[in-house]
Amino acid sequence: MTDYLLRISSLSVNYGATPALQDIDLVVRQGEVACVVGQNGAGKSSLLSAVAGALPNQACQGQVEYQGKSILGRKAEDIARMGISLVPEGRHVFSDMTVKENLLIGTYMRRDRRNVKQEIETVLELFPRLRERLAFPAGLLSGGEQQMLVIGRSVLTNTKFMLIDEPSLGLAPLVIDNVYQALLALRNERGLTLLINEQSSNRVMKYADTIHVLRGGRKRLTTTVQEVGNGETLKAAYFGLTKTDETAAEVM
Ligand SMILES: Nc1ncnc2c1ncn2[C@@H]1O[C@H](COP(=O)(O)OP(=O)(O)OP(=O)(O)O)[C@@H](O)[C@H]1O
Repeated sequence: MTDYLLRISSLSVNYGATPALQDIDLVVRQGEVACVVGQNGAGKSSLLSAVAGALPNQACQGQVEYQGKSILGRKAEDIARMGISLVPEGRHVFSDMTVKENLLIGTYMRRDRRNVKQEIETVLELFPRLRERLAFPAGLLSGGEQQMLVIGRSVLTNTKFMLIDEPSLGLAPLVIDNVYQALLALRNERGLTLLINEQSSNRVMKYADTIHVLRGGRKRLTTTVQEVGNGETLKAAYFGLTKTDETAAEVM
């Protein structure tokens, strides 16, 4: 019995002739905050999409196991029912619907209808800004508030494992800290496991337990916050600059 919640082995993603990910091995442990960092086009979104079942089957090769069960090739809705939720990049709110209606959408798949009211209350405690704006059209929220809304909606699906694509994108540093504090509270208080994509490796060093670096569709490094030190090895893997990164030469 392992404590791995997710195990990815030899995963490759190809969009027709375009390779996006090659031969990725990666594990995520129950209850950890794991971050995937990399520059534009490194393959971060493709990784989350493959796990969530959001890519065509023919694009993906390899294995993805969640709680010991093979999930690669399953339908996105089946994967969602297993407790995996994807918060895609770009904060997809329903602009003309109110904040409350947006939150309710997150609850539709739940079987435990009795807990919905309490669960919405939990989300509003986590994000007090949303409580103040419950009757507002979601399209009028700030970027940070919209990010809180999509995370809150995802919590309401009864997720156990949240995949979040670039939650910091376009947000001010203080707002980013608020969002991450809420994510850490979700991990600490509800035992959620988080796999988060970010472009900035500096930021994730503050919050992540484990950091995976992608570059050019390949995983270049896995490190922990204890091992990362001054971040030089991480930067080298991210940019592909030193001899210690054995595959750097392939992509430079
Ligand atoms: N639907 C698609 N069709 C063709 N190529 C794609 C598609 N989606 C992504 N790609 C390509 O796959 C590679 C990886 O893209 P991906 O979006 O996974 O990277 P990323 O690290 O998330 O980048 P970003 O930070 O810019 O979102 C890139 O070269 C991209 O152009």
